[in-house]
Amino acid sequence: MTLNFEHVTLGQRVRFGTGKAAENLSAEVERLGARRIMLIASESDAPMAAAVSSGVDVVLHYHDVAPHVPIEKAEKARAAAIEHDADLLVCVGGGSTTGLAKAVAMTTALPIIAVPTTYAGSEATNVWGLTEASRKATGVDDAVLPVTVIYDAELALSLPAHLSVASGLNALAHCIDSMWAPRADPINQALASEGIRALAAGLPLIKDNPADLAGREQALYGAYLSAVAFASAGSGMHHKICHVLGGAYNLPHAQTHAVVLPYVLAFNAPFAPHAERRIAAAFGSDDAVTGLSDLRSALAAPTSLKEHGLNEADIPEAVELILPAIPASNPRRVTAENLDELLRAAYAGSTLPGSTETATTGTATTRDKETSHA
Ligand SMILES: NC(=O)c1ccc[n+]([C@@H]2O[C@H](COP(=O)([O-])OP(=O)(O)OC[C@H]3O[C@@H](n4cnc5c(N)ncnc54)[C@H](O)[C@@H]3O)[C@@H](O)[C@H]2O)c1
Ligand SMILES: O=C(O)CCC(=O)CC(=O)O
Repeated sequence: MTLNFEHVTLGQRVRFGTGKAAENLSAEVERLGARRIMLIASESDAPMAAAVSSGVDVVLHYHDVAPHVPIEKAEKARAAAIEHDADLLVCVGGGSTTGLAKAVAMTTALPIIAVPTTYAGSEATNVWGLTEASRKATGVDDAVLPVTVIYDAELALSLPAHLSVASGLNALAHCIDSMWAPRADPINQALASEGIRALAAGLPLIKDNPADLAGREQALYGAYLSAVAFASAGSGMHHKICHVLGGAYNLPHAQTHAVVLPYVLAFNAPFAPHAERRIAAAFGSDDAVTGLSDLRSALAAPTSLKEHGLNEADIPEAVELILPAIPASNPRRVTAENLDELLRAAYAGSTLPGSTETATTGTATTRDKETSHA
């Protein structure tokens, strides 16, 4: 294989230290010379945010966070930032909270320090998402990339095991989709491979014992790598599917990723042998689908979209919305028919047509005639 690619590395400071979030936040605020902080955290994460920000000056404690960043919430938060003359945004929470900070940064150009408490990875990307009239729009803007990320594995100790698993599989999806996303290259694939290894090591430890700090550290490290890979490689087929489902039908983000991932992997893997080998090697497995399947079994991962609120009657509309968004880089040609089959299988948690076994428990084969590209 010849090496011929263009790669952009985003500039961002990372401070990783277990039990050190408050100390690291104070140091960063001082380094940036900020005096008027807008602290964004959901109502339920507010006590954690208060502890993390105990050493800095906060002019506004802002709690009106909602999944998928509804535009009305974004506009309200933007107005509040201006009204309080904020000079720095600090967000403490999951991807929804980081997403709201990004929405504010988009129009105000305020810097963000992100303190993530899940494994969604939004803190390490220049990707924003906003939902308006039941449609989720995403885009890229360097203004929304947090200047600093403060990682502290202790902050995720309160994240219940089932949410940790779903969120960790959201991160794993960043890694796997990066293998065939529009700007996939050897650098982001290497980051994605190490992300898969770290997540596959950390998540079972968390599942067995949510207080396991070594597992939490591995998962957080993997989540960061996954997000850097995703920001660099762009959104592949998997992310396009999940964004439509999340925005149009208000499905929970991490759980949707967790359910859809094995179906997309089983769909693409036979057409992407190079990516398939890398994913398998990262799992330490004979093949990629089995590697993911074994991990999902160990994690008791969510298996169907119907259990997370999708109506079967919405599938034809979802196919129409997703199909135009599938990137040309996808290794397998996506048609209305095979996408409909994939969504119906993910809806029911059943075997993906074209696979010899269920996507969650076996190796994919296909009888289609497309050739492989990745
Ligand atoms: N822009 C990007 O690059 C990017 C990447 C990934 C995800 N996202 C976005 O992030 C959102 C999803 O993020 P998410 O999966 O983190 O969900 P979330 O932020 O909605 O959090 C899920 C729930 O977990 C709670 N929670 C968070 N941390 C906790 C903790 N440590 N202990 C206990 N409870 C905790 C939250 O309060 C919330 O109720 C979606 O809108 C998604 O589109 C964006
Ligand atoms: O910020 C967004 O809403 C878009 C990016 C995103 O959600 C990544 C993901 O699907 O995990």
